[in-house]
Order: sequence, then C-alpha cells, then structure tokens
Amino acid sequence: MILRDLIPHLDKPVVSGSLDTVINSLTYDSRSAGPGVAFVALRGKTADGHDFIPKAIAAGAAVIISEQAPPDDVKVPWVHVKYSRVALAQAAAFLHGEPAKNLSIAAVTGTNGKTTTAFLMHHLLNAGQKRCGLLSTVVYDLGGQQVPSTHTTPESLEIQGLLSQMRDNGCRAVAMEISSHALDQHRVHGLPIAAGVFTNLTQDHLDYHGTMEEYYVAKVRMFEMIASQAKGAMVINADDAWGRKLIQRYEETGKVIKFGYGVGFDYRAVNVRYDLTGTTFELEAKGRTFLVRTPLIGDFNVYNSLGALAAVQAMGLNLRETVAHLKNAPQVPGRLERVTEATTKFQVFVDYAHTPDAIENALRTLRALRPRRIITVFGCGGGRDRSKRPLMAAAAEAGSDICVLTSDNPRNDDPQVIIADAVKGFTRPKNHVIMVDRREAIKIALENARGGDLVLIAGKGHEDYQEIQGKKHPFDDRRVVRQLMIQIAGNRDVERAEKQAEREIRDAERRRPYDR
Ligand SMILES: CC(=O)N[C@H]1[C@@H](OP(=O)(O)OP(=O)(O)OC[C@H]2O[C@@H](n3ccc(=O)[nH]c3=O)[C@H](O)[C@@H]2O)O[C@H](CO)[C@@H](O)[C@@H]1O[C@H](C)C(=O)N[C@@H](C)C(=O)N[C@H](CCC(=O)O)C(=O)O
Ligand SMILES: Nc1ncnc2c1ncn2[C@@H]1O[C@H](COP(=O)(O)OP(=O)(O)OP(=O)(O)O)[C@@H](O)[C@H]1O
Ligand SMILES: N[C@H](CCC[C@H](N)C(=O)O)C(=O)O
Ligand SMILES: [Mg+2]
Repeated sequence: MILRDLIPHLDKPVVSGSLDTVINSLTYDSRSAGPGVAFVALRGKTADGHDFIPKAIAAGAAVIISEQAPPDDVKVPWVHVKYSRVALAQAAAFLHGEPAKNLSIAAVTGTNGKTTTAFLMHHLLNAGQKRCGLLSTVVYDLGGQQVPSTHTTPESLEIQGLLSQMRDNGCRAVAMEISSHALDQHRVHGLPIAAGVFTNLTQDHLDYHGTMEEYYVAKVRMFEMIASQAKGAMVINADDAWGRKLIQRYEETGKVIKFGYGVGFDYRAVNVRYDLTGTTFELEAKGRTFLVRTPLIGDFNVYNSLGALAAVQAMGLNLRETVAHLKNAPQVPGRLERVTEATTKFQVFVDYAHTPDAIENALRTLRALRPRRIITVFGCGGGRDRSKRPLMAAAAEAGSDICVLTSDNPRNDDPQVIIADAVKGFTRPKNHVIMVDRREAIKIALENARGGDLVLIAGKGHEDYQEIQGKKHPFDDRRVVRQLMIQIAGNRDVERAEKQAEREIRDAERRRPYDR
C-alpha cells in the first residue's frame, strides 16, 4: 500500500512527506524497522517508543507514526496522531484487509474463566457449523492450524495478522479472550464484537491497574465498544457484583443478556450436580428448560457454560443443538485437569488458579467431591500484584487440609521473598509445609497422599515452563505429576519413569484432545 491509501483510515492524522511512500508492513519495535516498514511509536510501561524513532530512521524505516510532531529537519514521511496505539490498530486492520469484517467475534473478559469460556464458545461454534478460530492464553487456533500463544490477547498488529490467517483458512467466526491489559492498551480497538461475555471481577493485576475501580473501568471498555455498535450482545454474569454494575450501566441499550443462578435471569442454572466425570444442570432459558451435561466440573464451570451458551445463541446458533454439543466439550488444558485415572487411590488435579478467588472456587469444587483430605500445592507469581499473595495463601489454607507452599514463576523476584509475602496469609501454623523447589513440593504432596485424598496442583495449569530469573526452564505440572507417580509406585529408574510418563501423556491427549 502507499501512505495515501492508509491516511483515511486513521483518526485526524497530520501528515508530512510524500503520500506516495510505499508501506509493506508495520512494526512497533525499532529493532525490526527497515525499508518499506512504518514504525509506530508506542508509549510503554517501561520504555517510550518515541525514544527509538532515531533508531528506526537509521534502520531505514519508510514512515514514522507518532504522538509527537516531526522535528523540523526530518526527511522521513511522518504521521502525527493523537493516540499511536489506536493508529496501530487502525493501520494493522487496513494493511491486513479488514479481516474482522468476515468474522463473527465471540469475546470474553473478566478475571477468571476467560480461557474456559473461549474454549467452550470455540467448540460450540465449530460444532454449529461456523468454522471458528481461537485466541486464548493456551493456544491460538487459526482454523485447524495451531500456533503457540504469546499473550492472552496479543498486540493489535498481531491480532489483525492472526485474524487474516483465520479468514484465509475459511473461518467465519473467532472466539477470543480480551484481557484488561488489552483493553487498556487499545489492542482490540475497532473490532466488531457479535457477543461479549463478562465472567466476573475479583482481585488481580492491581500492580497494573492500581485499584479495583480502575480494573473495572478497563473491562467496561469492551462493553462500550458493543454499545457503540449497531448490533451485539452483552452477556453478563448477574450474580457478580461488578456484573450488576455493568448491567445497570447498559440495561437501556437492550443488548444485555443476564446469566447466573438468580431467578428471572435470561440464562439460569438450577439443580446443579457434579462428580469426577462432569456436571449436569437444568438450564432455564427462552421460556424452556433444557437438561445440560458438560464434562467440566464445578459451579464456576456452570457459569462458564451459561456464558458460552448465551453468547453463541445470540450469534445465531440453535439453543437445543448447542446444548447437545456441550456434552462433547473438550478438556481445557490445565483447567481442573484430572491427571490420575478414576480408579487411582487418590486423585490429582492440575489447575490454573492463580488468584485468591480462583483458588477458593477450585477448592470449593473439589471439596464437593467429598475427598478424605485435600492437599494443595501452590505458589505466587513474581513480577505481579504483590498484595494478592497472602490472600492466595488464606484461600488455599481455608479450603485445604494441608498446603505445600512453593514457587510458581518467580520471574525476577526472589522466591524466598514471594514465599514470605504469602506466608503472612496463613493463620494455622501447623497445616503448611514450605518447599521452594516446585518439583520437590509436588513430590511431598504425592508421597503424603493416601487413599481417598485429593491433591490440587494450582497456579500453572497448561504452562510448560517455569520462569526463573528471566529464563524459562521446561516444567509441566502434569508431566511432573505423572513422572513422580511412576517413581513413587516403585519405578525408581528416572529415565524409564519419564518415558512411561510421556506414553501416558500421549494416551491421555489422544483420549481427550482439545478442539482441533
Ligand atoms: C504490561 C504490559 O502489558 N506490557 C506490554 C507492553 O509493554 P510495555 O508497554 O512495557 O513496552 P515497553 O517495553 O515499555 O516498550 C514501549 C515500546 O517501545 C518499543 N521499543 C522498546 C525497545 C527498543 O529498543 N525499541 C522499541 O521500539 C517497544 O516495542 C514498545 O512498543 O506492550 C508490549 C507490546 O505490545 C507487550 O508485549 C507488553 O506485554 C508484556 C510482555 C506482558 O507481560 N504483558 C502481560 C502483563 C499482559 O499483557 N497480560 C495479559 C493477560 C493478563 C491476564 O488477563 O491474566 C495479556 O493479554 O496477555
Ligand atoms: N467462572 C469462573 N469463576 C471463578 N473462577 C474460575 C472460573 N472459571 C475458571 N476459574 C478458575 O480460574 C482459573 C483460570 O481459569 P481460566 O484460565 O478459564 O481463566 P482466565 O480468565 O482465562 O485466566 P487468565 O486471565 O489468567 O488467562 C481456573 O483454573 C479455575 O481455577
Ligand atoms: N495472565 C496471568 C497468568 C499468571 C500465571 C501464573 N502461573 C503466574 O505466573 O503468576 C499473568 O500474567 O499474571
Ligand atoms: Mg486466559
């Protein structure tokens, strides 16, 4: 494209230089600027892209897009805009041929349940004959082709590139998680949302947003986007206090769909029952009652199921058929994923609970399975909201018989300091063990588990690494559990135990593949 074609797609740009300048691609990182590339200067949390404009020019950048006016002596074509993150989203959409125009977008935001809800919507849309892509914390699915996920919601430039590949692969819909960071940083600017789900809001990311109110304000942006569109459904958890605030704010738009357990909600669950193999409940919606079965367990997965069902129904799928498809929902990797067989003496679950609320919910769900005791292994992430650490410990202690406090991803923090922060949340000194090394901590839990017990390994879910001092080391809770179980059962040959664990993992993945 040439600069002239791009200009009408940006908000009030002030342009200097030749409008016939050719632009082949965009970047927001000076290190990948070069001839034919337009460099967009973003203000970041740790650096300011404007400081790197001279570097981008030295590398041969074709155009600069910036929140600063050009200096007098500059020779490179320059586009001065008010918000460069918005300009990046607009330019990326144009460069990729506006892929969102060909895709129906099912979005989900909230503190917990985004990945699970996105997986469910992806599964239901695919099963309902709308070939569907997926943007999630766990994986990006471009319509059958899977690529590793870098962010829950990547930068707008990456989003538009991924959406264009989905479109080219024949997708008609996409299920995507929208994080509060993405909303705050305009990563999803301009995307038309057919249905947007709000799961809940509880403490997380206060390191970034400062207060719960600010965190909520970021989430509101997704609903502001839907409110400003001609169409679109707002699917909101009406049992959540922040959800009710959203409902009040948008009720008059006529776009709100309420879900939860409350009487009179548009999608309401009653008579919920669950066991190790799944959950059954009655759905009251559209003046009818449907018997729903899902392989996901727990009350919170009832919420995730309700949100997903309501969203895809609002997007035009038949509710009765959709309810039937929920039976075959995939295991969401690392979300209450049972690593043991139903016949094993004690059960082990791996779960991604890394907030106080998620730990509380995961433990309440597991307690309802009536185990003899619950042993919980958990840690807190480094480089993240420090104030959630003691709250996570308090939630773990309240729901467990024994806690093994260990490391999650320490990142650049000192693991001992993280543990010291968390320990402050414990009230009963005798019910916890501290073991910094996560593998050893899991071993302690497994060695101490007896018949009828249940072990929860919380925090890392699907992650296949542990980040220590900026370096990612291979570490997958599910693999580690399998290896240790084999070793504890008598096969002390570590190499053979690892091989056997790999075979078991392959078998488990064959039995319960996630949607492809
Ligand atoms: C806190 C946060 O969201 N940071 C994101 C942000 O980085 P930043 O603002 O810190 O960027 P920066 O390092 O200050 O640099 C500013 C600009 O200068 C540029 N730069 C920098 C150096 C240089 O030599 N040249 C140059 O041009 C950078 O490319 C950037 O454009 O913008 C970057 C580019 O888009 C993101 O990659 C980065 O995500 C980081 C890696 C991150 O960890 N983000 C997490 C917290 C996040 O976004 N998480 C949410 C999920 C949370 C949840 O729901 O649980 C997510 O959606 O994944
Ligand atoms: N609706 C829900 N309400 C409360 N807790 C939930 C809910 N759904 C899932 N959880 C808990 O939160 C954990 C994370 O779930 P999930 O990955 O679906 O959320 P997420 O919002 O995508 O998280 P992240 O922002 O970190 O990617 C789960 O492992 C489970 O313990
Ligand atoms: N999206 C979350 C994931 C946290 C996962 C947990 N394992 C940790 O490292 O704290 C975050 O980036 O804060
Ligand atoms: Mg997620």
